[in-house]
Amino acid sequence: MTTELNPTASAMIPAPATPYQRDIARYWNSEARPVNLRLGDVDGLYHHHYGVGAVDHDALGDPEDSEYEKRLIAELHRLESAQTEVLLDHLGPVRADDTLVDAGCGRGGSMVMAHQRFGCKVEGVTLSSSQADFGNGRARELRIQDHVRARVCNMLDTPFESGSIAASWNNESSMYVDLHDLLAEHSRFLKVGGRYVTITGCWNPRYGQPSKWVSQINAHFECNIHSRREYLRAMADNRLVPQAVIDLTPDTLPYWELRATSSLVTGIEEAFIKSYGDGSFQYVLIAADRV
Ligand SMILES: C[S@@+](CC[C@H](N)C(=O)[O-])C[C@H]1O[C@@H](n2cnc3c(N)ncnc32)[C@H](O)[C@@H]1O
Ligand SMILES: CC(C)=CCC/C(C)=C/COP(=O)(O)OP(=O)(O)O
Ligand SMILES: [Mg+2]
Repeated sequence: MTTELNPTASAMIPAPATPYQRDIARYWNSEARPVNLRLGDVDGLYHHHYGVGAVDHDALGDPEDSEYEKRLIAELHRLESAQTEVLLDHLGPVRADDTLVDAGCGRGGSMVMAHQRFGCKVEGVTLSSSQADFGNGRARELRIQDHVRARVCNMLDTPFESGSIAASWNNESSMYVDLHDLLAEHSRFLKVGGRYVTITGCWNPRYGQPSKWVSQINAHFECNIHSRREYLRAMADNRLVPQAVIDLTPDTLPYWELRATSSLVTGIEEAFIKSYGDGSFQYVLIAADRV
């Protein structure tokens, strides 16, 4: 018999801490873009992040073929799941009796993958009750609700005990919060020796200031993209020592170029392709140890 961690996870919804957080909760509560739902329908892993890796042109086959669009969707989804695999590769050794935290967990695709890889518990927080319900529904369908739970909770103020968490991450969710506040909270609940990983888009200090494309991405998603320097400073200020800083920009471009040819375009593809191309924006993974 399995014991669900909390069957009414989103039944008692805390008030958003700020009007901005209320906007973000509303945004994700009403989000239902086909580019996310149709990709998730491929195998039941629902992501709200982008993809990495080379496109498998053999798998795509002939664009004139009637099944081509279906294969294109499967290929975009494969690249998005590959992105999660890269994040999980950087969590370090995780034991089945560890608990991990997914900060800004979306519909929970990364949480399911983490549990399937490590056998551990995964606690997710999101501002959106629809996302938490969706993620908990998927966990129940997969009969892993005793290990995977999403809650409506501000990632800057979580219920996790200090020093209790083996590893935690932000997968494309750190552009909604102040980085010093965010990394102070991860630093608080991580064990000494624990691992923090983020995959994020950040503006490049070498460009000078956020480019017009970066401003367009901010406006599109109502977020506030940080610079690469801000991540490293906020880590240094919060006992998080970077072990790897990987520029994933060349690895994510094939995803964007393929997505731009699909029927599921949302209009933001050009901003990503242009900003990655002119060097004003970078897709990075940073893994840091809590010391
Ligand atoms: C782009 S989605 C990423 C979802 C997920 N990490 C993934 O890879 O599929 C951004 C997520 O950040 C969450 N978020 C933004 N601000 C938050 C906050 N202050 N506390 C908790 N979650 C937050 C949103 O609710 C949403 O789930
Ligand atoms: C790298 C950056 C700047 C990310 C911003 C956060 C974000 C909205 C990620 C993707 O979500 P999604 O999967 O819901 O977006 P889309 O609908 O475009 O696929
Ligand atoms: Mg998406």
